[in-house]
Amino acid sequence: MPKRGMLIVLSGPSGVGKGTVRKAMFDQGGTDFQYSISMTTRQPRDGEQNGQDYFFVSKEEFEHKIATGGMLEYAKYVDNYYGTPLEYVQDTLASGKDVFLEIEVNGAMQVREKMPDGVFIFLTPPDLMALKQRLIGRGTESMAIINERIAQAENEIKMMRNYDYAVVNDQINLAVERIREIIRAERLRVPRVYPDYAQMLESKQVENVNSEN
Ligand SMILES: Nc1nc2c(ncn2[C@@H]2O[C@H](COP(=O)(O)OP(=O)(O)O)[C@@H](O)[C@H]2O)c(=O)[nH]1
Ligand SMILES: Nc1ncnc2c1ncn2[C@@H]1O[C@H](COP(=O)(O)OP(=O)(O)O)[C@@H](O)[C@H]1O
Repeated sequence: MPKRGMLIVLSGPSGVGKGTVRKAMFDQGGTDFQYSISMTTRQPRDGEQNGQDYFFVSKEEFEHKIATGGMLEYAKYVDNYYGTPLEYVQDTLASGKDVFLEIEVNGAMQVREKMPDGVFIFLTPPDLMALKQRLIGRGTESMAIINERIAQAENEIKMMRNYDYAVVNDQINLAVERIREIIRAERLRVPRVYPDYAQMLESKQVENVNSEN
């Protein structure tokens, strides 16, 4: 039986650049992991193709899929459903290949519940930590606007705690490279599912642990 693939989840606040970074990474190539195409009820935009950018379906089809347990996760975002079909993820992981999801934060937390051994990457806007100090120190914005920004930043920072890694999206290519580094490192990790590493050493199974898929 092949070693089970790894699930990689890229998420982060709305507008941080998840879609842009994911597209850049797959366009560049060298991505030896499979992108899970999401299902959505939103209308295709110009140039988008069914089965390539998304599976575009009706609200009824989407709700049927939820009701029959066909979704790993789903969320409503600006009046439309977005979700990850379960079967593709399951089959691909079982075949030993790694799977990459790019989803919004509510969906990512559902995946964390169901597949806690996934690798959860949070994409952040640059200078998130400095935002609060800067806004207060500068004192040019109205208090209402400062409060709004701080509340938003605080919520974003709180969300970050639920992830394994934070990647700053300052420049698209740098963000892509950081994500690649995380994936490379995670592939060398001692698997958490093996209870007795010492015994594996004795029985010479360790060399299989980091073997390629
Ligand atoms: N939960 C969840 N979110 C998704 C999925 N696919 C895409 N999204 C997110 O849905 C949001 C809207 O995506 P989209 O309509 O393509 O617009 P854009 O990325 O804002 O240009 C983005 O934050 C995506 O990351 C999915 O399968 N599940
Ligand atoms: N590193 C970056 N530098 C500048 N602009 C960016 C960067 N990453 C993304 N963007 C821009 O930010 C906007 C939101 O990106 P998008 O990928 O749609 O975000 P998300 O999928 O997280 O909602 C887009 O206009 C995109 O071109």
